[in-house]
Amino acid sequence: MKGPDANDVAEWRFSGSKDRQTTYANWDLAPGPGIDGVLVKQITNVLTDDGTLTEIYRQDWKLDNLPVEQVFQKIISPGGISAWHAHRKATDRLFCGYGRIKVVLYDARRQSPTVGQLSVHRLALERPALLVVPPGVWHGVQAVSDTPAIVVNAVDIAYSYEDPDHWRLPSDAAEIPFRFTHRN
Ligand SMILES: Cc1cn([C@H]2C[C@H](O)[C@@H](COP(=O)(O)OP(=O)(O)O[C@H]3O[C@H](C)C(=O)[C@H](O)[C@H]3O)O2)c(=O)[nH]c1=O
Repeated sequence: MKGPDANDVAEWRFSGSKDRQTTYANWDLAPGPGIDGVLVKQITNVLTDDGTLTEIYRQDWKLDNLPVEQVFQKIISPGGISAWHAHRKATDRLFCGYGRIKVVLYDARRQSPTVGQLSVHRLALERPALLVVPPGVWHGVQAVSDTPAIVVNAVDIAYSYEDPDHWRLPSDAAEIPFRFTHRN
């Protein structure tokens, strides 16, 4: 008969949480619990003699059937937190052109099959990707690089100066079960 196995988690005084699969063998990201309507398009850059070329958005990727009415960039200082934001009508398409960002999403849409779901995405210069965030999904962005991070947003509805489609909550809002870690 076998005695107690010290490597058996049942024998541990506490076991913590076990990692889920996060990548496949080809390093594609294994999607975690997703939010309905949120899409991630991994992009491969093209090496050139003088650097790299990276596409950001193409309609023929068929991520959505929406137009691109405006493209703007936001520069976030190292450790800076831009949270929380939501739009009633506009879809954000977020891309990190420089540095590294953590994007946290929270589904607060009452009718959504994933209401209450939280998801965390990492976008970076080293690993280009486009993140599509539908209206009604709260999003917060933190620059987690030691450099400023450039966030490019290709939106389907251009920003209205007179009547911004922009709702906000403070970054420590009780309504959203996520706390960004502040860096000094
Ligand atoms: C979007 C936009 C804004 N503005 C003005 C309005 C404000 O006076 C200032 C900053 O804009 P906003 O307050 O919208 O910036 P953030 O709060 O950093 O939010 C932006 O960056 C985060 C990460 C998001 O996810 C938002 O969708 C995006 O709007 O620029 C303009 O003049 N034109 C524009 O197109």
